Amino acid sequence: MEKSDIGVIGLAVMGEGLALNLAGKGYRVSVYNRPHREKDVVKHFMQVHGEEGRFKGFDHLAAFVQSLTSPRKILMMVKAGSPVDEVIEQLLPLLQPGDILMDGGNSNFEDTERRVNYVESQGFYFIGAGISGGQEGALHGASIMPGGSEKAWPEVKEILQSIAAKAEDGSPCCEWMGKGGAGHFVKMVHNGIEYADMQLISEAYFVMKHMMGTGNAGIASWFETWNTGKLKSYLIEITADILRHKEKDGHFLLDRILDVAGQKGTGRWSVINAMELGVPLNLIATAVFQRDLSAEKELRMRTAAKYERDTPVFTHKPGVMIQEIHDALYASKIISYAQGFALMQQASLYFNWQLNQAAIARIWRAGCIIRAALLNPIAETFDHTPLLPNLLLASWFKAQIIETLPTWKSLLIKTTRENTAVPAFSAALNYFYSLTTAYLPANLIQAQRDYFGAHTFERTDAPRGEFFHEDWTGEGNDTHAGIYNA
Ligand SMILES: NC(=O)C1=CN([C@@H]2O[C@H](COP(=O)(O)OP(=O)(O)OC[C@H]3O[C@@H](n4cnc5c(N)ncnc54)[C@H](OP(=O)(O)O)[C@@H]3O)[C@@H](O)[C@H]2O)C=CC1
Ligand SMILES: O=C(CO)[C@H](O)[C@H](O)COP(=O)(O)O
Repeated sequence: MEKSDIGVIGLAVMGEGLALNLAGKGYRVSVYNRPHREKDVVKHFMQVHGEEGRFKGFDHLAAFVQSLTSPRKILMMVKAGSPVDEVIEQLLPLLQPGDILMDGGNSNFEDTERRVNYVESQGFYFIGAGISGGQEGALHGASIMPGGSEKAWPEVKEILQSIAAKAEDGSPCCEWMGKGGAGHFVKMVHNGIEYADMQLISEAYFVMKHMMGTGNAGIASWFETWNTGKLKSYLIEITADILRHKEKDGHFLLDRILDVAGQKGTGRWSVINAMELGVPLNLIATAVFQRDLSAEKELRMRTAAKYERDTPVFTHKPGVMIQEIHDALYASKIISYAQGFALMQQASLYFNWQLNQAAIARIWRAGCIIRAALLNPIAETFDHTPLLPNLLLASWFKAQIIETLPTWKSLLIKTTRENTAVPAFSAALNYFYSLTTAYLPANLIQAQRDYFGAHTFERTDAPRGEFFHEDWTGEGNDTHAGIYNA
């Protein structure tokens, strides 16, 4: 029997799309899904798609593994978390030395680090490949961020790059990220930026709706216009579509969707890891917290009733206000990317991954959810200065921020005056002001820490690294707490 080039496990949205994409590129593909009493997923896949490529369907794992050419290449597209470990355990006894397991789900990079070590210790290879692009990307070309067992990369490079999206210059949106959990860390940060982008776009929509009284179709037109300029991106494009979408009875679906945002963890992990690594990620954190806050629907209803505010008067005309919203969105988007790339820079140093920031920006230019025109100047910036600690240090980004600052500020003045919550626009502006402030009020924090806990401080008139303690009340002594930062 002719063997398959690759096997795909898990035939939900992503696995199905990727299997079809692989077959469309001419690969022979074996597919497997765990058997069910209630539905035969594999049989259904073969009935619907069996003729679309050279597929073999299995609901028996050993037969699936035996159907693959050596070294076996198996792409797991199962629910992130314990299912990945379960599938690995089921596969290990069936493998031969040198076989390659790939996890294309949204796994936590720490799990991937552990799985790489474990699977390698058993004589096999493990690749944790973050994949972005949703259903459409899986089917027509995704952005793929592989990392883990580097020795296996040459074996799978051609296959993964063939199913990746192609950027405008024709290059595949799939490059090797680094060892261990590097690929899944990069995907996690991608999703963190995705959360921020989505929150920022939602705030733009909210301001137009509540301060200008613009209807869905009108807002859609603005987004459509913006999608031809600096803000060009997939998320802006689909937002225009979403805003126009009507149900059969002629009502806009968006107006009937409950304002409670879900989340599957990657945004939260970005913030947790930023905190662990000491990287300020306040805009992305705000986007995560806003999803949490949205989920407190009952509480919001109760407090809204308690703190009633004036109804908006819709006095703002599009001219000035639209430019302000556009600029706030654009400048905040720059901050979002600045924070995401700063996090990856720090993680790369800490985990010794040697992440290539320019390559990351390039593979995010197509296929993924955060694909945007802005990724071109980001790639160019990191090509020029690979270890730049923050995008805001680059002249091109400085010019963008300086140009938009007056209108960005002006929007925040208006939203504050008119009781409209735009926490992400505001977090971005405060990050910008803080990062560009040479002297922050942290001197007072240090004084307070030393006052109540003898935690010591550095002085402006002494070299860095020398620590002092003051007897603030005249009743203390020279004893001080340990000098360390967690
Ligand atoms: N949906 C999206 O837009 C994106 C998803 N991802 C990630 O890709 C992965 C797959 O996502 P998606 O296609 O949405 O599907 P889901 O995350 O809903 O995962 C469903 C698949 O996992 C299988 N599965 C669940 N538990 C187990 C288990 N214990 N053992 C074996 N198989 C199991 C299911 O099998 P069964 O049918 O038997 O239940 C099904 O095939 C996830 O990690 C997801 O986070 C990444 C990018 C985008
Ligand atoms: O990875 C993705 C795209 O890149 C997924 O769509 C992601 O799972 C969406 O995240 P969440 O459900 O947390 O909003």
